[in-house]
Amino acid sequence: MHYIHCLNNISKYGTDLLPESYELTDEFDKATGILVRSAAMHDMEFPESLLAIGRAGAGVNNIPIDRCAEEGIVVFNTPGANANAVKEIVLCALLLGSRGIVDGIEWCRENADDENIAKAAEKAKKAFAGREILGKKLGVIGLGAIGAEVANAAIDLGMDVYGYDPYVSVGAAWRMSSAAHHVTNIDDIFRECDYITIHVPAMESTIGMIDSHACSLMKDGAVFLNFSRDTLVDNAAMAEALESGKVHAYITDFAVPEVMGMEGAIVLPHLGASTAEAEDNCAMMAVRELVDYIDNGNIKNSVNYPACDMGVCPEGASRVAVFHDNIPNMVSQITTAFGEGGVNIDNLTNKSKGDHAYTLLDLSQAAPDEAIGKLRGIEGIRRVRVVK
Ligand SMILES: NC(=O)c1ccc[n+]([C@@H]2O[C@H](COP(=O)([O-])OP(=O)(O)OC[C@H]3O[C@@H](n4cnc5c(N)ncnc54)[C@H](O)[C@@H]3O)[C@@H](O)[C@H]2O)c1
Ligand SMILES: O=C(O)[C@H](O)COP(=O)(O)O
Repeated sequence: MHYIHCLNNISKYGTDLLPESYELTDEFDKATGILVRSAAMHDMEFPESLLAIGRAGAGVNNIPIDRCAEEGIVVFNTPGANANAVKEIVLCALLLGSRGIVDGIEWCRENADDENIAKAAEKAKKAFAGREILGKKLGVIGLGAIGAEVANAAIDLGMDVYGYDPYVSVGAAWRMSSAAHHVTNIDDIFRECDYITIHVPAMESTIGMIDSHACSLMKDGAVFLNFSRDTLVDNAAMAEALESGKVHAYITDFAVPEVMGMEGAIVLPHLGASTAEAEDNCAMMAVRELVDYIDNGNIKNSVNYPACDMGVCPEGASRVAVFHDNIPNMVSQITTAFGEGGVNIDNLTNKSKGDHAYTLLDLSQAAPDEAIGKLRGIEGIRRVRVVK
């Protein structure tokens, strides 16, 4: 039996896909797999039983992915599964940043008891007038699953779109409309665009990238949208830019104390991926990834180990997964351990991602304990798992 522990609310559409040999458990310490959304995992110690973590969503900054790699724990996310939900809310945010919608709604609420509200509204509305997005310049920083969809939708709405992403994947580039302008210097996005939206992961190289320098380059009255992570924006710099009028509106999906009092900030409670459809999609993808890994050792959409697919392990054979450092002489030591035990290797895949590597082997017979013990003693091998 494999035990799956959910650290957050995970859609039943996902957990219903767990095969009969799986059980949901409340006990963290006996988990084979963990399903998580935004729960903070950096301070957690993981039980030895834990093989994999499935992040039902995109961002993995809540998970210690390097420590997991060192412990041979595969971390998956669900690329693109919530991209449409975020695209839709970003379109909404573009309009919230353009028209006095939030203040207008507030005015109506405040005047709800006024019997003459209809007449008063006609007088009041000029305070909430705005501008249209048609023909305006939108800068998209990060052209992955979400950024590419936002860019395409904004083009469809008549915006002039500028995209910046030095590491854009071939797949995302293919999905982008050819009407988007390719920008190679991020400062050009800050200088030229009326609206800027950021869609990059929070990591060492991106945290604080919207700083006072970036704000100083922005056009007067720019609108900045952050549906990625709060830490990408230097709050003090943004507060100053809002106060001076440099930035007209800061629309953020992250309700942290520093933005709550900011004049000109529109704050949402992390709603980007919170649609039923996105939650179902993410949960289903995360469960499928987890089950294929636990049952077959196959890896798809991992953020800390390479992709590897050897299909279902053939009848009569056995399958062994070896997690090791990406250094010379590992594959030969692994094959020698089996060869010396008189075990034939039917199939082998070796893949690497950064400092970490993964070797998956199909053997003609059950893996002998002696060979497995030998492997566990080799320097640079992090984990050996007899899958079947
Ligand atoms: N508000 C929400 O509910 C919500 C929902 C989903 C995702 N997110 C956030 O949005 C982020 C992006 O999601 P995604 O699905 O598009 O991820 P993705 O991995 O498909 O795309 C991220 C893109 O950022 C690019 N990138 C990385 N560093 C960059 C840099 N310095 N400058 C420009 N581009 C850079 C990458 O090349 C990649 O194309 C997630 O990491 C997550 O933090 C938030
Ligand atoms: O990175 C993501 O996918 C989003 O921020 C969604 O987070 P959530 O699953 O906690 O809503």
